[in-house]
Parts: sequence; C-alpha cells; structure tokens
Amino acid sequence: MELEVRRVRQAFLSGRSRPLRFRLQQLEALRRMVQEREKDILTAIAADLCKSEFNVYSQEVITVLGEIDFMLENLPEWVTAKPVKKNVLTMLDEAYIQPQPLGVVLIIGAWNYPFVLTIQPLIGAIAAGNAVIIKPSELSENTAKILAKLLPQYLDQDLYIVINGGVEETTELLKQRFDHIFYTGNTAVGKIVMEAAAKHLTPVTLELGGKSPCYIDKDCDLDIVCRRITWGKYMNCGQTCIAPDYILCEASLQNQIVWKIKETVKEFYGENIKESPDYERIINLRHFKRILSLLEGQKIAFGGETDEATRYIAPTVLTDVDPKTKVMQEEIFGPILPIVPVKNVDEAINFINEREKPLALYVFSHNHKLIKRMIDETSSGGVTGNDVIMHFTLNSFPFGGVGSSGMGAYHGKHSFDTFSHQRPCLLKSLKREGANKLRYPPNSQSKVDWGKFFLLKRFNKEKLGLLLLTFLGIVAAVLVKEVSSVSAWLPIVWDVRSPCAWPPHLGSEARLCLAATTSRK
Ligand SMILES: NC(=O)C1=CN([C@@H]2O[C@H](COP(=O)(O)OP(=O)(O)OC[C@H]3O[C@@H](n4cnc5c(N)ncnc54)[C@H](O)[C@@H]3O)[C@@H](O)[C@H]2O)C=CC1
Ligand SMILES: CCCCCCCCCCCCCC(=O)O
Repeated sequence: MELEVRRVRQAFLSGRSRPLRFRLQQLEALRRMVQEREKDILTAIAADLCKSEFNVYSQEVITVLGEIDFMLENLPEWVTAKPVKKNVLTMLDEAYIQPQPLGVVLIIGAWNYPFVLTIQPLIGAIAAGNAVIIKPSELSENTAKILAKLLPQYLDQDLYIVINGGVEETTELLKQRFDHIFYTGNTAVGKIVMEAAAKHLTPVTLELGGKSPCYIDKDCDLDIVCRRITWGKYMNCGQTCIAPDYILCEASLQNQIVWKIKETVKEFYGENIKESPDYERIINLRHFKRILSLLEGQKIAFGGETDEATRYIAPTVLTDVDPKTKVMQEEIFGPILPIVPVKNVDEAINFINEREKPLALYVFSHNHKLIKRMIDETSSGGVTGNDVIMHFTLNSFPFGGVGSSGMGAYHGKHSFDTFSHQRPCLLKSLKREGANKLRYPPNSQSKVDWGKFFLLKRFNKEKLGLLLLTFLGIVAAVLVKEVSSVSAWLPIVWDVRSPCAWPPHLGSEARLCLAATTSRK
C-alpha cells in the first residue's frame, strides 16, 4: 500500500498532471473508455445491483458523460488565475487567485451507484490536476473489478490507480498520507475516515447519508406527488442516498397517499413486481436482514413481501408510524416508506429540526410561500420542491450534506473547487517603499487613524476634505502639465524624502502616507 501511494505521489511530483492540455486529454480518454467499453460497464453494474442496463445507463452513465462534457467545456476558464479586488495598500500590485491541485487524492466509493459515485469525483480530481487513488466499494465487486481493469487502459497508469479490497485494505490505505480524502458511504465509517485523516491533517469530503424527509401539503396534486415520490423511493430498490426516507403529512391525507402510491407501483412495475426489469434487489444479505428488522411491529399498508434467496423486498408503505420506532431512528436505505402523520407544517418543521440534518429535503405544495418557508426554517444538504432526487442531476449545484449528512460538496465547478487549493497570489514591486511607511514601526495614533481611513473606510470629515484637496491638487497638476507641456515627470506628490510642510496640521508620517497614495509610478 505504502509503495503504491509513493508511486502515485512520485507521478504527481513529476508535474505532468498539471498542464491544462494533459487534464483535458485524460478526461477525453475517460470519456472514450465509457463509450468504447459501455457494454462491459453496464454488464458489471447490472450484475451488482440486479439492474436493467437501461436503468444503469440513465442513472449512472448519463451523469458521468454529462460531467465529463461539462468539465471539458469549462475547465480552460476555471484553471485561469482570477484577479481580485484590491485595497488601497495593494492598489498598484498584482493580486489574483490561482487554483492549484492539492496533490494525491484518495476516493473511496460506495456500492449503491458504484460507477457514478466513484467516477464523478475522479473527474473533478483529474480536472483539478491531482493524482488519484480510487478505492471502489467491495460490495459492488463486479464494478470494482471492471474499474481496476479498464481505467489503466485509458488513463495514465501512475497518476490514477485503482486499489481494490475490503475493510482491511481500506484501513491500511487510510494510514497513508493523502492531500485530500473523498469518501462516500455511511456516517459511522465517515467518522473512521475523518479520524484517520486527522492524523495527517488531511482535509476530507464526506458524502454521507441520513433520513431525507418528504413533506406533503394538503394543497397539491396528490397524483403527481405520489408518482414522483414512488419513482425516487423505489428506484434502485430504495438504495439511494437522497431517496425520500419518510413522508410527513396531515393524517387526513394518509389513505389517499397509500392508495396512489400503490397504484403507481402497479403502473411502474406491473402486477408481478419480481418480474419487472425496473425493480432491483438488496445488495447483500446483511442489508436485507437489516431492512426486514425495520418492519417489526409496523402497520404495513401495502407491500412487505420478501424473498431471502433473491434478496427481494417489495415496495412497502407503513402508516401511522411512531417516530420512536426503529424505522424512524436510522436511514432506511431500502424500499420501505413510513408515513408519519403531523398536524400541520409547523409540526413538520419542528419534526425535521429536532433530528439530524438530512442529506435532502422534499416539500410538495402548490403554495410557493409554504415551500419557501420550509426552506428558510430547516436545514439539509439539498432541497427539491415538488419533486425528488432531481437536484442531483444539476451540475451547477454543489452536491453534499450538512451536519451529520456530510461535509463538502462536488459536481461540476464544485468538484473542481473541492480538489483545488485556491491560492492567493500577491505580487508586489520592490519600489514605492513610501507607501509601506504606514505599517512599519514605530506606530502612532496618526498611522492608526490613516489605517482606519484607508482600510476600514471610516471617513471623518477632516480626512475626507484632505483627500478631496489632494485629488484637486492632482487634477490641477495634470492640467498644468498639459498646458505647459512640461517635459517628463511632474512632481505632483510631496516628495517622500523631504516632506513639505502641507497639510500643516498633519504629522509627517501622515503626510508620507498621503504622498504615497497619491503618487504616480
Ligand atoms: N452522500 C452521498 O452522495 C451518498 C451517500 N451514501 C450513503 O452511504 C451509505 C451506504 O453505503 P455503505 O453501505 O456505507 O457503503 P459501503 O459498505 O460500500 O462503504 C463505503 C466505502 O467505505 C469502505 N469501508 C467500509 N467499512 C469501512 C471501515 N470500517 N473502515 C474503512 N473503510 C470502510 C468500503 O470499503 C467502501 O469503499 C448510506 O448511508 C448512504 O446514504 C451512499 C451514496 C451516496
Ligand atoms: C433520463 C433520466 C434521468 C434520471 C436521472 C436520475 C439520476 C439518479 C441518480 C441518482 C444517484 C444518486 C446517488 C445517491 O444519491 O446515492
């Protein structure tokens, strides 16, 4: 492990990951990999999640291709240094922010969307000029294998490497020193990752989970609402980090919601859900058993059928769920949808705020003000009003959690920023030393006053008047110069080395300062 990390670091130190041309070329190679080896990729993911290739394509491949295109289009602009606003003391200097790669990045992927959750951060890390070690989830083993096989065929083999393995290997990997760790997965392991990172003071991005609520207001079109929720909840068999975890609504809506979701399930997956190519299976037996345990003691409005041999759990809705029961204590990450009745939107807001901050929040209503209120009075990684999941697809949004649902964000420019150091660069001249007198010892009240005047813009009438006078002086001097065509250099400044006696009531350091700030090069 140590040797591999060292090899990647050596490759980074060679500097070849940095030029824009190289980054673009690697991103293009990645796109070629996805296009040329599409069949292999689809087959692997489909096998891991019992998913149709159509669904793999629309849920994972489209996002990856879209992200690469977006990067290729925008990277030339993002990598350029950006000039910044300056203050009086740096007015004549060069000041800009130069994004720079962080170095060697570790990306630890999750199994539920094993391709996009690994490759999308990789795209950002390459775009920002880093070297990358990719650790796919061992639970989606077919995807892990295909990534280890394909990536070296298309990308630089020393800068971007795949290390496969389970907890043992990841633990070993986490002992190494990285310049950034990007982890996607559950919150408990997120803490392990952060603890390991702390040993080297390595910054982390943690894309974690949580319970994402759905509030349904009375004032809405329930047919549409239930169709959208059904899609987002049962997609990938509920194994989506931003899936609606539970519904909050007034008790009077409960039966209609159950009925409409049931009808939509039939519309989406047919009478025999097990036969539907669009309905996936639970990733492994451990998760299957965990999800089943959440059903204990619950009122199942529909669904609840299971088959251990194929790890099938039917789309299920629970009603009148007690918030103290287990299903409301942990992220479900499966096809079970509890409905928790609340009196009104106030109670819904309190309910959400009393719990950990979710990764996503969904609110459905015709009433725009209610949606805005929900947004203003709660906190979550992201929000979608009148739909679910879709904020994930917009690469102009930062995607990430807040509080226990994670820290940091990615997608599009946000990925580029996550994997870059925004380096402030101030380039001064060794000339104009007069301008610096204000900050050099010995300090005095007068210097402090001028500091306040210039930097804090705490204008007092006297100083403002002085500045005006100075300005008029400059204008006058320029006019005189124009008129008399006096050659070369017209000293419109008070000479720093022999300060004149005006303005008479100022100390000499204040005059120096004035001189400096009004002097021409
Ligand atoms: N915020 C987001 O974008 C996403 C968050 N998630 C969250 O991830 C969770 C599901 O994924 P998991 O079952 O955690 O995936 P997982 O079991 O695949 O674990 C994720 C990664 O952590 C590593 N890992 C596991 N145990 C470890 C340990 N003890 N020490 C070090 N590394 C370890 C694994 O090797 C794997 O690469 C859910 O909570 C879900 O909400 C999932 C997808 C996206
Ligand atoms: C053409 C249809 C576009 C549909 C887009 C659906 C995208 C779903 C991706 C969900 C990935 C989320 C990852 C996660 O939250 O676990």
